[in-house]
Amino acid sequence: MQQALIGIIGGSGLYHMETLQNAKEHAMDTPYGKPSDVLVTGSVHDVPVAFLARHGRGHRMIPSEVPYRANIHAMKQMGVRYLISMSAVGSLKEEMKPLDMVLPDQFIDLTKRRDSTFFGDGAVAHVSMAEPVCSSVADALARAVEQVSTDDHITLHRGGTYVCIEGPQFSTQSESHWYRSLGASVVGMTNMPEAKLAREAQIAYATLAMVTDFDCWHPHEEHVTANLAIANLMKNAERAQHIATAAIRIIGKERPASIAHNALASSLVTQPSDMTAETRRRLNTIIGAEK
Ligand SMILES: CSC[C@H]1O[C@H](OP(=O)(O)O)[C@H](O)[C@@H]1O
Ligand SMILES: Nc1ncnc2[nH]cnc12
Repeated sequence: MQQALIGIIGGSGLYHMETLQNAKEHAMDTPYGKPSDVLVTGSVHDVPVAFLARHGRGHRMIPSEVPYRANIHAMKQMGVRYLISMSAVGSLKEEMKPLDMVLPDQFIDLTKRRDSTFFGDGAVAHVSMAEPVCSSVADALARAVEQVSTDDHITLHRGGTYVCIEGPQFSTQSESHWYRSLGASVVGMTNMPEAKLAREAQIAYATLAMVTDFDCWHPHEEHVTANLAIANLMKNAERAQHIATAAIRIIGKERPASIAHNALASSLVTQPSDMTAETRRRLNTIIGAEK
């Protein structure tokens, strides 16, 4: 049974969803271990939603420790078809200022030690990541920002490239200048492999990125520290809740089609009949191999 249509992954500073009605906690397990924390299901504007704190409530996991596969698998088990990620990011562009919001449409993955696929062990798939973000979910977020912005002006930047680093250390100045030379817009530590795994699970994914700092490239601005990033994020936390709530209403009503929903149709190389029974069992939630 579908328990949630929309998933929300709350990043730094976003450990609860305040507008969730009839909230119920689920301690879940997956073939890839346990998610970062309980999934909290409930409804927002009568739309079934599942919320997960990416770093766990209390922020206990560094980005490399976040169990990305278990998190996406748990969302898939809940029936989630649309996933909104909320993330703190450093700005790599003069015009993207702290407290601004960005809807990235591309990623550069510089992570080094994370499990980034559900496949392997006798099952091969190569999903396309050419367009890693679902434009319909990003569009719903943009409209939600517009609605919330009527009382409280928010500067939103549509499109941009999010560079994902391994962390947990912030970047060196040379690295920060290098990301800028690549044309990237923002830097963070968590959206990869999350976006890749969401695509493999055929879940439409988009990120609302909240700028907290100028990383360390800017000649006149303070270099990022965790305290600076969290202080700026807390200023945006309430807005983020309102935006997520408005986006849920839009997506719940429109239920847009997404290229993500059919991502495996042209990507699965190994036929389920050529997989071992154990691999089929492990992948069942992702590919429906036992149907
Ligand atoms: C506390 S600032 C650094 C931290 O914040 C971002 O996480 P998230 O995307 O979950 O908001 C960044 O990637 C780092 O993990
Ligand atoms: N400058 C930065 N680098 C990486 N992750 C971040 N999250 C917030 N600011 C960041």
